[in-house]
Amino acid sequence: MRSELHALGTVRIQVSDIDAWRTFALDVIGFAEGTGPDPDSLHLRMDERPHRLQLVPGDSDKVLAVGWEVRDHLALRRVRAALETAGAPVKDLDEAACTARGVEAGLSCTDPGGTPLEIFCGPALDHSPLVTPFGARFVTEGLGLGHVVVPVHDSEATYAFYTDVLGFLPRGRMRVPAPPSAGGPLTVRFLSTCRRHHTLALMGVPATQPPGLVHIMVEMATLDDVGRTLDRVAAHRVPLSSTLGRHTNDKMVSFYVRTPGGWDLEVGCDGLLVDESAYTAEEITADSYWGHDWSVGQRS
Ligand SMILES: Cc1ccc(O)c(O)c1CC[C@@H]1C(=O)CC[C@]2(C)C(=O)CC[C@@H]12
Ligand SMILES: [Fe+2]
Repeated sequence: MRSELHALGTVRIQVSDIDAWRTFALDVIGFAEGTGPDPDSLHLRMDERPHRLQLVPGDSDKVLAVGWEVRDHLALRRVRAALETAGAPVKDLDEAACTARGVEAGLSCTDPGGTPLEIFCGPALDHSPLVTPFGARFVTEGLGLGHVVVPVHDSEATYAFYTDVLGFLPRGRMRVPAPPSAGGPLTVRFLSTCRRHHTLALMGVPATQPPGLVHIMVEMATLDDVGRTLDRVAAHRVPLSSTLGRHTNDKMVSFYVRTPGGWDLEVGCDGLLVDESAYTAEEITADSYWGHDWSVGQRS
């Protein structure tokens, strides 16, 4: 079983410091430079897509679109109907917008927390060999680019939107008694669209925090890929938000690094492939088996 949405397809983000992003993404993390229709944007390639991440230069740092992929135009039509039944405003991507995104068809809408979404089908592929700067390989096949964590104020409404309307599968939760960043208790809900344990997490935050991005996770093929990336992060003195550790729910070994946009990039490997026929939603009571020291982020 999977939801109508298959995976996190693309993320488009406005960034205020595109030069810092170029160094961070290409020289430190080791994405391949990809292609796209906007010559001013930085496109990051991870697989047979022309790009998975598009960084658009602008005057502030904000998410422009979280892109979810459906199987085909028939699935897109069903998702569109579900959104309309729920009373969510939906806009079809016109031909120019589809061409710009390199997709066959798509729509845009906004989740109840204010995060802009695009749902699309039929991405055009780039069959040229993928050459990443340090030889790292990314795990995306059937699982999408990774996961995204967004802050939510009204977590019940947003959770209902993703589960009831878009058909995301709940993949458990965690209650954080006293997070390092926020003042009070918060709940993180994990959701997915495929065998990746979570492709989305909703993090309840105080209402003072504007919509934004907590982190994006990308998965590399091996622990050596992750370890070498961690070495480059240290060599470039890029601040870590959390040390290496293994999560209790998706079993991923990862670290978190501060991007030039102010949010974190989680780089991991060894993520669990959920067997949906045996899975039941659970509450984790610790974020990690070992590691993931978030106090490292407070120090720099
Ligand atoms: C707990 C967990 C499981 C799998 C993940 O991919 C993952 O990112 C997390 C951590 C989520 C969350 C976070 O990103 C911000 C800081 C948080 C709230 C913590 O302080 C512990 C859990 C952290
Ligand atoms: Fe994560």
